[in-house]
Amino acid sequence: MKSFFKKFRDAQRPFCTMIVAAAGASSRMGGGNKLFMPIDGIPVLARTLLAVDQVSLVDEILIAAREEDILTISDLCKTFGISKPVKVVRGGESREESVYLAAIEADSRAGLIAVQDGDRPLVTPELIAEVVRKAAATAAAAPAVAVKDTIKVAQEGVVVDTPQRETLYAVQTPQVFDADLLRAALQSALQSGAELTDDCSAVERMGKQVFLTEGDPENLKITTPVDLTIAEAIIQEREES
Ligand SMILES: Nc1ccn([C@@H]2O[C@H](COP(=O)(O)OP(=O)(O)OP(=O)(O)O)[C@@H](O)[C@H]2O)c(=O)n1
Ligand SMILES: C[C@](O)(CO)[C@H](O)COP(=O)(O)O
Repeated sequence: MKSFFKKFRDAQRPFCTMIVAAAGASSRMGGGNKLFMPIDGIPVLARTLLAVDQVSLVDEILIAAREEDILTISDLCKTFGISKPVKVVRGGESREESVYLAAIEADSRAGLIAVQDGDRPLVTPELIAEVVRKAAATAAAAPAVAVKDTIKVAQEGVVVDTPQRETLYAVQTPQVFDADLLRAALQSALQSGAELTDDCSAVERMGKQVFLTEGDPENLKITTPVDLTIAEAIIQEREES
């Protein structure tokens, strides 16, 4: 197989497919699909898509959705004027499976596949572009922020370890990879039954290095109701500045 580095050196710029994972159950949010909940009048998923749409390094968008949301999401793309080619595909039972099912639908020209959580609506086009550039040079990259709290490992409510904080980062999305590497990594993870919480973990399992770029503390994931309140405050502050 051609090395990642050679493949990217040969191409002027790799074709980049952005997968937006949007097939979750919103169980921790409660009260319906969080991706359609408005923040300052604009649905969470629309905000994420509008940010992705502004990145010139991204060539197409594939949205992994629950079967029952496919039409609604297609309409949402039209309503908010998403200008890049978009396909909405059926997601899976797990995030890992949703991303894999979308990854195998990527355009055959895709040299890079980026994976963005649909529920990270405050991601900026600049942050996305930086991760895509880093992955084009390295084959695997993700944004991360150093953790501020001291993190404990615990079992049944009892602390068993305190990792050195200087080594700990909270990883965000988009996570961007060589397309063949990501598909092989996810296929292997799914076949082995490994339950992973991000795509980097699948690539790490393959013994590959993942390079971190500077994340953004504002690139938060909308998981529980309080996150909507925080996101609304950040957006209002962005609009005022
Ligand atoms: N089977 C799944 C599960 C999750 N996701 C997506 O992956 C992102 C991150 O997942 P998470 O924040 O956990 O969202 P949910 O799975 O919807 O939330 P919960 O775990 O509370 O049910 C979300 O945009 C979600 O829609 C997905 O595409 N397919
Ligand atoms: C991919 C991720 O956003 C990185 O922080 C996170 O792991 C997703 O976790 P979730 O449980 O699917 O929300």
